[in-house]
Amino acid sequence: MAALSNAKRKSRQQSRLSCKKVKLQYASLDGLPWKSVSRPVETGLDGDDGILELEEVDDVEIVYEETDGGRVVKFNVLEVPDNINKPSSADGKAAAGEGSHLAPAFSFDSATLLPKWHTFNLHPHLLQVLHKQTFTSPTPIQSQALPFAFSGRDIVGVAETGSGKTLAYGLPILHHILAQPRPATQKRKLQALILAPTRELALQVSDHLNAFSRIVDTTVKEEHGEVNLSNVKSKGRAPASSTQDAQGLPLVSIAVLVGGMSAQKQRRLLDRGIDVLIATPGRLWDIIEEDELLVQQVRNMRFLVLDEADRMIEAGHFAEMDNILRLTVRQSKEDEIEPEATAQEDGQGMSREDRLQTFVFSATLSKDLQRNLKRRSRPKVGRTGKSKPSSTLDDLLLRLDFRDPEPEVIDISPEGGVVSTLQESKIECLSADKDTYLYYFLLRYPGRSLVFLSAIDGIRRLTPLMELLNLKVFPLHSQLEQRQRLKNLDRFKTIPNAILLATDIAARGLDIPAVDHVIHYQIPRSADNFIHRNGRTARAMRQGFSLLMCAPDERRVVRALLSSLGRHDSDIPELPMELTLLDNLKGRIHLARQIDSQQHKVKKQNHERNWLKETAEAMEIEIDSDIMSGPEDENKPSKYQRKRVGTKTATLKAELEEMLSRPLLARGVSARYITSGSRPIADDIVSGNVHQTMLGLKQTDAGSDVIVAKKKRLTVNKKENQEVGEWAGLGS
Ligand SMILES: Nc1ncnc2c1ncn2[C@@H]1O[C@H](COP(=O)(O)OP(=O)(O)OP(=O)(O)O)[C@@H](O)[C@H]1O
Repeated sequence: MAALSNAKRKSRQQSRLSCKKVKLQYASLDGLPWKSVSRPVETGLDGDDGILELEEVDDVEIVYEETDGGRVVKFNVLEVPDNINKPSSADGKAAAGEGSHLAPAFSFDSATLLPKWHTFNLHPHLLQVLHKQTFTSPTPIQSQALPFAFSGRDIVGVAETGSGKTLAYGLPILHHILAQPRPATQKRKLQALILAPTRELALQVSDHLNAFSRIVDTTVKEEHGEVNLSNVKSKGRAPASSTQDAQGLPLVSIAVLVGGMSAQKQRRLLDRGIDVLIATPGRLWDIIEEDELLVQQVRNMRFLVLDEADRMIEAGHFAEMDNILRLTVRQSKEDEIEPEATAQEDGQGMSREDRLQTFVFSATLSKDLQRNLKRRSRPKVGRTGKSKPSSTLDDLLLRLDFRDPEPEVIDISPEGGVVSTLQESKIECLSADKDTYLYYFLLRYPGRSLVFLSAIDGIRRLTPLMELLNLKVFPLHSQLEQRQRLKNLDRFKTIPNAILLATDIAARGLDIPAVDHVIHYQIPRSADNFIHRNGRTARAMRQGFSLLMCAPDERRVVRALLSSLGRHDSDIPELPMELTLLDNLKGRIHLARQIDSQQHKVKKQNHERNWLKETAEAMEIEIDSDIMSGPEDENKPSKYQRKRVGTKTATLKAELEEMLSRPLLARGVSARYITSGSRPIADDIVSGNVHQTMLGLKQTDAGSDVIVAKKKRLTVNKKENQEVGEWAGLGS
């Protein structure tokens, strides 16, 4: 969305117009030098107004010209003398891609402040951001990938979900860009293309890298007092002169191209010149088809990244991906790297510093595919770059034209795909009871929970139900508008104990801080999806919990899924439950369903009435008031019937409210006599360790409960075995 500057700015601008001369004239708004307006971080992608992005334009004069065809509007871009046009740092919201980022040198003493990053000789600016973000040491995938990336190698990286893969490829790219000496006036040239399978993931990668592209406040509080990072001796690898921008402009300009946002605006961003482009293949191909300049830039760029490479195929991007990858393939046979090509030079006589580097990252790439990706297994690409299209991941990835004779494969994914900080568990129940069990879990273990369903219908059914039960639920699926998707995601991120009901569009890559629980309400379609869904929790070495809800008819699929990961279904322990509470919860769910169905009826009736009214208005027909208010037709509800439905709904709602206000009592607990009964709760109340809604249960986390239950079971089994042994002994 575009907007002119605010009123205050306008009046200031007007007073300056007289000092300016016309530089260029445009007949449409599109050609104008629009600049992004940065939005406060706390509004996230959402913004109260639902606006995704804002742009403004300065120093433009609107003129009207009388022509034969009538009055036309034109826009004069004004040239402003230097001393007038300097924005104050307070409103220095210039666009990405605007030059002028030469500024004072700065440095960073990584040996002292970030010793674990020191060996990588990262650009001082990146070190500053790492320090600011308290990323004190690289994650294992970062430690392993960075040296290869810096020595110009192509990389296939496979590491568990949430292990920091974005920076494993992002830091080398940003370092390269920051280290280039660049005149302030030079338009930026595309250096890197990052392809991501979904819009959310693309936007997230952009957020992540953007945090590294802006100047940070260089005065950081240290344990031993304040340290001004600008004044410490440089230990970084790069020339420290080309990076600082006194006006807060991004040092690296990053643009995102995704569907659901204005293509026109995205084109304008590209025209301004960008360093890094993050895109979903569909939208990128739409734009690239009409933009020869972008084609050239993609052909000549320095880095290509496929993030969540395997998901691109699932997301139905095969054709577009194929087309885009063709642009990065060397065209002539002579250009093919022969195995004996030296390590320092490729077939085009390009040094490692200039040629395309390719990074393929995912949490799930089969071992076979990793092996095949090595140079020798790849088919030669012909002069036309065309070969018979296929539709498998292997085929697509095998078309990548790695310049490296043997790309480095780094696979540090855990056995069976289970992250060490993840505690898994399962509930076996009938499909019809899943709502009750889910409700139990959400009440028993409040936290940020991501519930995966396989179909949108299920989400549409569950959302109002959970809302009626006073839970903070938000849906996320492909049939929601992009703006709504981002809004819901943002609410999920910011509201404590929020619940996201999502399809697998949320399964990959999304880095939502502190997701406590992932719940597989329905079984994932593939083992990879299972790993990626689980990967939304237990990220960056935090603890996480996953719950698999398995109906009898799903057991076979679960077994097959786990066995493809080299696991057994008995590996996943059952969640211990206070079964006596379930009846009460069932009652609540039953009532909520009744209310929902009544509300649905009313909505449907209103919809029909409105439809009738609107159609009649459109046809300029008057409808008889009898038709609008009463029924001769028995299918149409009368005013009386509607009222009756309304009253019934209100009664049911009151009943539910009353039910929700009553505490849930675990077996043996008396709310009246807290010191008696088989489960006195007085001590827990005094110690403050009492569950808020389920009296008699302690406030614990799901992971600890599963571990305790597992230990108990082991002890019981041991005892039973002993008894059997003794019994056998007596018998013999
Ligand atoms: N060196 C580090 N130290 C601490 N936290 C880090 C470090 N590197 C990255 N992170 C944080 O870890 C989280 C996960 O990173 P990232 O999204 O890159 O993981 P990923 O491996 O791409 O996960 P997925 O496979 O699910 O996409 C992010 O919040 C990121 O900010």
